[in-house]
Amino acid sequence: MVDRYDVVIAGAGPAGAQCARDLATRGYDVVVLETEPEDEFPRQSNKSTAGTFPSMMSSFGIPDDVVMSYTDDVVLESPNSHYKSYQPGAVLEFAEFKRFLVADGRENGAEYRFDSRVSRPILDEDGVIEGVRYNGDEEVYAEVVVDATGPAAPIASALDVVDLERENQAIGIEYEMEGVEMNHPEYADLRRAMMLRLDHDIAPGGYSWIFATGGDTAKVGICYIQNDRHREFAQEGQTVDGYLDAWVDRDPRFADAEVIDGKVHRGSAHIQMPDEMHTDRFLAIGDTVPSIDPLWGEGIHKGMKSARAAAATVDRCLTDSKRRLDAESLAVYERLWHRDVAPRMKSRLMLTRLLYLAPNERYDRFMRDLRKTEENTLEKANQGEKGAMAKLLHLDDIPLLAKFAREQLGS
Ligand SMILES: Cc1cc2nc3c(=O)[nH]c(=O)nc-3n(C[C@H](O)[C@H](O)[C@H](O)COP(=O)(O)OP(=O)(O)OC[C@H]3O[C@@H](n4cnc5c(N)ncnc54)[C@H](O)[C@@H]3O)c2cc1C
Repeated sequence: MVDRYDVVIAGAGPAGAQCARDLATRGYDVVVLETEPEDEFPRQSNKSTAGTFPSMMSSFGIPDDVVMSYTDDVVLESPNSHYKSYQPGAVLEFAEFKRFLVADGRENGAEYRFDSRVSRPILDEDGVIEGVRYNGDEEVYAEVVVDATGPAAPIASALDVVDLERENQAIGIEYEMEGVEMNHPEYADLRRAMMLRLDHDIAPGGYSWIFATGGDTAKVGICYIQNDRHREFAQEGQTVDGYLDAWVDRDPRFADAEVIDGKVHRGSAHIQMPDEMHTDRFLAIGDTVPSIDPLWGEGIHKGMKSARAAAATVDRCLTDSKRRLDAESLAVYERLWHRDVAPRMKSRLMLTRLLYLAPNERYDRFMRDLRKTEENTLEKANQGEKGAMAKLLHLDDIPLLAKFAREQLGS
């Protein structure tokens, strides 16, 4: 008997599991294939700091039980300064969050197969996808296939839908720590904050972070892209783990802190302009399409939104009497993506590249400027609003802009 569903989803991350929730709620037969075994899930994929905002929690009905701590502020740090902005948020226990999405999807009728590593598409005689192969020679067929495997992207790559470039891969590592001095006299009060630090001595060409998880505990991490920017500021031979250890060794906030046993998370994502994200009977969602916020790495909400856009697209196509699932009919997904998931992606990427190009001294001035502008200037700039971006630039940034322009022309 042929194993057949309306939709098969590869990957039970936030995007895949949310897509399954949405489709199952609408009554579709959906199966999710996840490479990791269920009893340890998530293991390697337990990678995220999982800082998020109330809009994500309420839009997707995420319960309080998966929240480690609620925060009031977002703090930006530079080598010698900082800027605090009131922006309530939540730091999730990522593993519990993932398990909640799976359990809730199942309650609504989604089927899960763990220990199922998807390897490649099954194509019909016209070269159109009609299913996937997993664990060697096992097969499952569906009307629509969704790749939600994050940066692995085996189906999207085989179909030439996405091209995730190595030079755009951001790598991150994080410790969960206890004994952290969250209100150190020389720094901002981080007891109810998510803090991101721009400092090339700590994270060359990237950023580092401390997210409060309650009391004296925090998630402490660092991330950067291994590109020219990183190499310009990097120390010979230093690894991402080495950079994190060096920061923990010298920042006084960690003087009495220790890594909580077994609580080390690592992962990667691509910071690049998305190209295509669908073809006949196929959609790519979450980090399989580079949708992560280029500036601060917020990928969960974007992944969940792309999942919802994909589910709405499939629903629309399958509700239509002709049930057309060709690339043209599924193109509505890309329109929804550019409108709702990551609008103005190009400007936002530009801001990110410009920011990581700036030297440490410019970061200190950036904090002073932010204090002088209206509260939401950074938020608007991060949404790609050119007016807000202009407010954060100065005449003496011209050499920086020229360097940026040369890099763009050269790339
Ligand atoms: C260090 C770090 C910190 C981060 N911090 C934040 C943060 O604070 N806030 C935020 O919003 N975002 C953060 N992100 C980003 C966020 O975690 C991602 O954007 C999000 O997890 C993407 O979800 P996804 O479902 O697209 O992919 P993933 O989370 O990558 O999930 C993919 C799933 O597919 C499975 N899989 C992979 N290959 C296969 C295969 N061949 N077959 C079957 N299954 C497969 C994996 O096991 C996994 O379960 C962070 C990322 C990293 C690496």
